Amino acid sequence: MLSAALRSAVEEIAGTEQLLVAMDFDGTMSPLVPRAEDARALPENAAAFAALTELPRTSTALISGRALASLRMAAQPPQRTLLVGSHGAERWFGPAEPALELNAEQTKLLAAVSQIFDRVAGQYPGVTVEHKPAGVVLHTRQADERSAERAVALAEQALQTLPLAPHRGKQVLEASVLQVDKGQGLELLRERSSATALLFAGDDTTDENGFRALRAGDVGVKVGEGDTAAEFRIDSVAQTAELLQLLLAHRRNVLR
Ligand SMILES: O=P(O)(O)OC[C@H]1O[C@H](O[C@H]2O[C@H](CO)[C@@H](O)[C@H](O)[C@H]2O)[C@H](O)[C@@H](O)[C@@H]1O
Repeated sequence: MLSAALRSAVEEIAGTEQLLVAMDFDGTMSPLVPRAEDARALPENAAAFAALTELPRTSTALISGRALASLRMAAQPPQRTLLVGSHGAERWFGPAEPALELNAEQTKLLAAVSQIFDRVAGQYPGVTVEHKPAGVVLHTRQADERSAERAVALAEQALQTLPLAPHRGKQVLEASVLQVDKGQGLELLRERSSATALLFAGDDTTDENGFRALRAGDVGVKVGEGDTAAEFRIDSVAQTAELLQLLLAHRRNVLR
């Protein structure tokens, strides 16, 4: 059950002139699973999100750490949904959107990080690497606890020689060659959709930049446990459906 305060905030934001519903994917729309390629939104989350996409004066967006191609594959979003991938480094706002391009220095740095992560993953069973256009992710969800800790520590140590700031997420260590975050991604989405208010939900440490970028009248919802700058919280990915369905019902009422 959503808290009374969140229900009331959802009712209020549903009345805004131009609404943006921006959702994180993994851990928010989709349960976390061992292999990133197997993640899918819960059907009830996807259905409520798709129904919001069809409404007038309403935009939907997915804002994810995933590469755009991987986000599209896993989320299979409605055609009109705006997409921000790689934590803000990649975006798709329409067919004219240029693809991300790295300069020579960034390309070299990406190759160096990839080499380090591949080498580390090769030493620990269950540790895998996800390569993205502007970053690399060391996944430890399928490794035992000791191997996971060692692999992350080894990779962090090796990365010290490189000019980047890796961060830990949910059983991942991630390094990007571009300094972008979900706060910047949300600002782009706000501008692009001409939103007068936005609802953003996310579960991971990188979503905190998004919560910090929210303004008066926006609604930020943290999914699950952990410190957060979000004003509201829901327990789990299953409750995301309750949140989106409530927003959908109020928005439909307002638009009648
Ligand atoms: O911003 P998000 O959409 O939440 O993306 C964050 C990372 O999500 C993916 O990793 C997470 O989900 C995987 C599948 O459930 C899980 O195996 C992993 O342990 C999680 O950390 C994705 O693979 C990363 O690239 C994203 O940065």
